[in-house]
Amino acid sequence: MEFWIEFGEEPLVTLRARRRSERVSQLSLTLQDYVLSRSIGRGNTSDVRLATGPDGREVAVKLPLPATLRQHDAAERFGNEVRLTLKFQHPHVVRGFAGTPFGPGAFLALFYYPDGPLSGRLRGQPLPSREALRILADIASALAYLHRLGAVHQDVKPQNVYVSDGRAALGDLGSAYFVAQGSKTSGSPYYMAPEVYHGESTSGASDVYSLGVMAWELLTGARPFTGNSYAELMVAHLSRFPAPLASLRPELPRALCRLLDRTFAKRPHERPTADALHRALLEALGEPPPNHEDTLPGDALPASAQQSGRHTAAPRVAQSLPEAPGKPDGTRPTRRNWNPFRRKG
Ligand SMILES: Nc1ncnc2c1ncn2[C@@H]1O[C@H](COP(=O)(O)OP(=O)(O)OP(=O)(O)O)[C@@H](O)[C@H]1O
Repeated sequence: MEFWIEFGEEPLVTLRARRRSERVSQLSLTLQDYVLSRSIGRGNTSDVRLATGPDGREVAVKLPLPATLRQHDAAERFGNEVRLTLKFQHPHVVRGFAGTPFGPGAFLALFYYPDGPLSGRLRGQPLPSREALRILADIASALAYLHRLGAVHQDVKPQNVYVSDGRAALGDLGSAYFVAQGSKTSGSPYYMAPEVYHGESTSGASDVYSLGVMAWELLTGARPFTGNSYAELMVAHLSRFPAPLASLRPELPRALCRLLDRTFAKRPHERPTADALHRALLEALGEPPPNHEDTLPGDALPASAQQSGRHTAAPRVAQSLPEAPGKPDGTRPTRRNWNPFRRKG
């Protein structure tokens, strides 16, 4: 049996029952070239289905919830995730295969991670050092890439990190944006930098702060800032510092611990860059420094990674925009009279 769900003029989704007796939840849905099966996760804005792609490969297909399509901001966020996921090509950014950013046929086909997000593996215990450093190096590499292209992720946290064969990738680009275009400030309270709590604009340094929070969590088994309410969390992020990492993980290289401690600087320009962190993490793993030529610029996407449907073009970006100017140790230059507790407007 086969029937169509029609949206406006064009039939976009085919519903095909495998057997007449199957319940609706067991129906297989075909969306463009993807045959969808069971749900593998649900977020605030989307349902994620396991699917089989045109080449027979298993993929994760993200479908906006009906409420997402009805709310302008949520629909824009989904469209943004589709555009940017297909734009960015990096070994440690979750790979997108195809998608439609807007409308009732909106979807995003992603590389499938059978173990789900990293957050599901954290049980209040530290990860083994090497495993944690490997994950952190991969995510620092993804951030260094985004920052070189002039983009900010805005939601770095273990819920948005996926691991396969010991290698990690950063997902959920719904809040990511190009600095040249501007965007709403956003983040997740346990991982948000002080400037985000202040409602100021974010930068690569805000991602570095979130990466530092995640690093502390992976290496110690606990979050560095806790609270029973948003207000308590805000006070913690704005005024406290966690214990020096070297006191909790003395086997780690001192220089790396000091750099990770500095990700908690309240002033964004005092934090190391993602690139400096990536280099220090690779050194701690005994690996050579990064070679930035191993990543494709966003404009050189293979034909297979194309989106369809209405979308806003992201700004063209240089192949290798420089990192924000910094000192040789990876610290950004200081701005005089910068007051971390100033609120805008
Ligand atoms: N590529 C993937 N591979 C495997 N599972 C995935 C993948 N992407 C998402 N999931 C699963 O789907 C869940 C929901 O995904 P995600 O958090 O990205 O949805 P979302 O609606 O964009 O989230 P939110 O709007 O709350 O940030 C994840 O927690 C995870 O369990």
